[in-house]
Amino acid sequence: MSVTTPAPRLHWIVTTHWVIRSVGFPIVLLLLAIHLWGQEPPLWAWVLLGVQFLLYPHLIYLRARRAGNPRQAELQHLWLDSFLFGAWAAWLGFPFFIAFALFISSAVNNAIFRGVSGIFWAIGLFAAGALLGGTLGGWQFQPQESTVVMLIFMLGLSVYLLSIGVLAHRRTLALRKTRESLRARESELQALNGALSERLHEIERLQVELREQAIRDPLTGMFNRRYLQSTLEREWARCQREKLPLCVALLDIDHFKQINDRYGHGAGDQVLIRLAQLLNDAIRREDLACRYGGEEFLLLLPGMGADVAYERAQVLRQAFAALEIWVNGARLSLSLSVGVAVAPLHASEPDALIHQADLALYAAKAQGRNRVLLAEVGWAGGP
Ligand SMILES: Nc1nc2c(ncn2[C@@H]2O[C@H](COP(=O)(O)OP(=O)(O)OP(=O)(O)O)[C@@H](O)[C@H]2O)c(=O)[nH]1
Repeated sequence: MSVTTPAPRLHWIVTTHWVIRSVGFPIVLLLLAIHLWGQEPPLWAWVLLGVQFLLYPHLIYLRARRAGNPRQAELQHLWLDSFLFGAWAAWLGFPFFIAFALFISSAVNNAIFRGVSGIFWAIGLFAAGALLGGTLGGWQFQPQESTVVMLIFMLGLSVYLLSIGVLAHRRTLALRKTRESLRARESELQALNGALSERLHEIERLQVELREQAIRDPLTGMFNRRYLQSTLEREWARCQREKLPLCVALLDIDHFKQINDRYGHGAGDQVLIRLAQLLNDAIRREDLACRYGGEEFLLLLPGMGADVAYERAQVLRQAFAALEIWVNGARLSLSLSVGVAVAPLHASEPDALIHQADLALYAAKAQGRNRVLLAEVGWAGGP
């Protein structure tokens, strides 16, 4: 597959100069012909004049079109203009107005392109061209020209300079338009940027929300079992490092199924929510309360010894029993059982600690519920 490189964009100045030269040069030729009429110049001079003022504009236009850098090529053409105009001015014997018009038009073009340095280039090249023209054609000085030629040259020069003024004005308008549309695009981009960063914030917020949802129980808003797992490992390592006890209390609502069956699932949910509130209010900043299963909750209590944990669990049990939850005019009778285990007394690894608390909970249920039981050293799975 062949890859075609796009043709370089033709600079507007190339086309503009082509139009100006195509129109202006034949007029200059006509004026020179009037000027030379009667002086009987040699045939080769007419041929050269024809090439310069009729063919040359199109030849250099074609060259600029084909150039890798049309703008650069056009700059060289402006230099060539100055040089050739200098040569013609010298060959003609420096007729005052013609020479002046040839020089100033090429100097203006160079100035537009390159500023002050363009003017100096035009002077230098015009002088070099004049040197060549004078050397080849013989030095002569005939500044006089007919009034008609002078007037027509003045007119032509005025038209030329005025059209440059109009062109400059059009370019200014075009530039202003471009600037305005750029500004409009800029504010469009700014608005887009604003909308984009708003969306980004929204995505970030959703990400945070999703992360929260992944670690929270939707009903009670408590942390879930997944979150417990990572926290337990971390707290276990910390307590071991700092030689602190780590306590786990497993709480299970007694006969919760009956509440659901008797008063409906909504009532059961309400009980779960109230217990969650109770636990959240009771724990310290360093503790973790989470929903461990259906009606089962877990407290992770770093740095808390077995006795204190037992007392805390008793207080919670009583507080839960004292909760006033009314359904259809009847107050629910509530109680819960709690199993408590402490590391390193009851377990030598995180999972075993929960298992020991679970065994204690099971024993509390077996002994009639509504009580707190501490794990016993020597239970299966213990250290
Ligand atoms: N309302 C409600 N009920 C739930 C939820 N999750 C689990 N349960 C119910 O909790 C009940 C647990 O019943 P069981 O495991 O038999 O325990 P229990 O009735 O509390 O009996 P003991 O634990 O032995 O005292 C089941 O009926 C579950 O359907 C929940 O999110 N909302």
